Amino acid sequence: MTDDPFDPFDDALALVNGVFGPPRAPSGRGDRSGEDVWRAGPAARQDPRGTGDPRPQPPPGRNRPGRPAAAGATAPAQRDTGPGGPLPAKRPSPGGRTAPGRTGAAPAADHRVRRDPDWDTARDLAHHTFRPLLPVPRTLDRVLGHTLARPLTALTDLPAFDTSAMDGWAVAGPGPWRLDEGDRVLAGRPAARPLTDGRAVPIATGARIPEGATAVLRSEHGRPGRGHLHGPGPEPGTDIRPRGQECRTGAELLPAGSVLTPAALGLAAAAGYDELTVHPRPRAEVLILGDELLHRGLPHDGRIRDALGPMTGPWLTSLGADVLVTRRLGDDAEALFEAVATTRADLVVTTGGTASGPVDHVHPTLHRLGAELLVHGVAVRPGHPMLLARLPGGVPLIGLPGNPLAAVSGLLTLAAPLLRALSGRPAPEDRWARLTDPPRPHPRSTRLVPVGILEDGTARPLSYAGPAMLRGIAAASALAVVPAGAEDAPPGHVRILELPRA
Ligand SMILES: Nc1nc2c(c(=O)[nH]1)N[C@H]1C(S)=C(S)[C@@H](COP(=O)(O)OP(=O)(O)OC[C@H]3O[C@@H](n4cnc5c(N)ncnc54)[C@H](O)[C@@H]3O)O[C@H]1N2
Ligand code: MOO
Repeated sequence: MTDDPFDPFDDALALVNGVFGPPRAPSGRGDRSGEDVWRAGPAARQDPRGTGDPRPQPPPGRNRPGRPAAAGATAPAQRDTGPGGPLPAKRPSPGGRTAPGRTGAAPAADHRVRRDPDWDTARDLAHHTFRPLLPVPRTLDRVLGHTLARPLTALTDLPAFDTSAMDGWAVAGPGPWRLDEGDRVLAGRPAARPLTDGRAVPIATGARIPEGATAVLRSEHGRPGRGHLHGPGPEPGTDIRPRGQECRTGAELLPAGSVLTPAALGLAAAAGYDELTVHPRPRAEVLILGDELLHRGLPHDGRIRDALGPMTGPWLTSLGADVLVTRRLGDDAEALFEAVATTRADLVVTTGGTASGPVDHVHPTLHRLGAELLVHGVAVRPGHPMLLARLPGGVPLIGLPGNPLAAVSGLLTLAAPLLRALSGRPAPEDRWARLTDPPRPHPRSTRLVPVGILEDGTARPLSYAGPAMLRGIAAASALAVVPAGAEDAPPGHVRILELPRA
């Protein structure tokens, strides 16, 4: 990594759109849709209705979560909260087990913990081990940033009828035309009387073309007077948007897995939808660990400012999560245990405490909870001690290392693919760039290096990229993925991970 503070490339930073290859699936910022799915507290783990299903039953008035569905599947959808009252009170279970959630882990063929898998394997595990959150139907005003669980197919032809593209006159045949001034056709009105050859009628943009009309003459091209309209005869079809020009009923407009952007909401409305079936944005809880952390003012007496609290939530938001809360727990093992055991999030993210120091409580807490450790360290620098676990009940937990750039590495290595999985989105496509100045590869680990993207599309490694630093990444537009390898084979073209923007 270029830790050299005199690195001449440090300030030469430019971003060019499109340097990362073909455009990505659209991304959107999320709304806060609130608590939409009932989650049981651990105390509700019995089978009060005698259904034989050990999963908790919802209180009266709430619909019960179904089983997790495979990506794109059309499992029975959950309803949003009805008038069912507040969520069950949050309390730790005697056994410290987390409640089953609206997410679930796919039946893993291999339950062994992966110790230090290579970087691609770790990302793959994060994407493939967990299933999407259950699809829910939601009205259009509540789905921004959520993911389509089913393809968006047109419920109507678009346009639904032949439409005037301009203000002017609908004309039938060549001019001049007899003008029926009284019969003007406005948008949103029922069909006008049919036009016979040689006649014209005033028409507005968006209005239905009368039967018999052959073209629209724009208002600036026609001269009306004495009951007649004069002007150049437009080619047949001019300024008419024919029915079905954009799509026919049943055409697929967006595939399942698309993130609902503002434009997608508009398209869905135009295509006739009142509500959509979506994988909701996963709800995340962030737990910041470390007694040394200050939350205001200057560092003093060996204490430092918490850099991960302000960063992790927004980063998760930009990766597609709804962050319920960021909690600062110090190095209190009991507080960590209780927070994890009682979480109501779909994903728990901790920062710090992943290593084996005297107050590194993440691993012991997972052990005490009976969590399944899926990834224990990743062969990546920085970020090596990151971890991924499945809590009892199926909720995933990501442990980010405390060194700030190492935490960023964990966000992009584990949280990004995992959030895509929970949202029913495919793994991200690879993007590539050429490095101006290839950093030395690590012999056994992938290196993630903050880079600026120059105008010609090349990527330039930035300074101040040590594991404990944020200066480089804050100025970067991407992280370059430098594969492990021998020093005599410096990477030229490398994969690039785009960083979220504000
Ligand atoms: N004996 C070993 N020690 C360490 C190893 C190792 O392999 N063997 N790995 C090192 C690496 S690599 C990393 S990364 C860190 C990870 O440690 P933890 O996840 O346990 O994190 P902490 O010990 O709590 O903190 C590490 C470092 O980061 C600072 N920190 C923590 N949280 C924040 C925050 N919210 N904002 C700013 N800075 C934070 C903390 O003060 C420490 O300086 O372990 C190495 N050790
Ligand atoms: O891998 Mo640690 O994450 O370098 O500081």
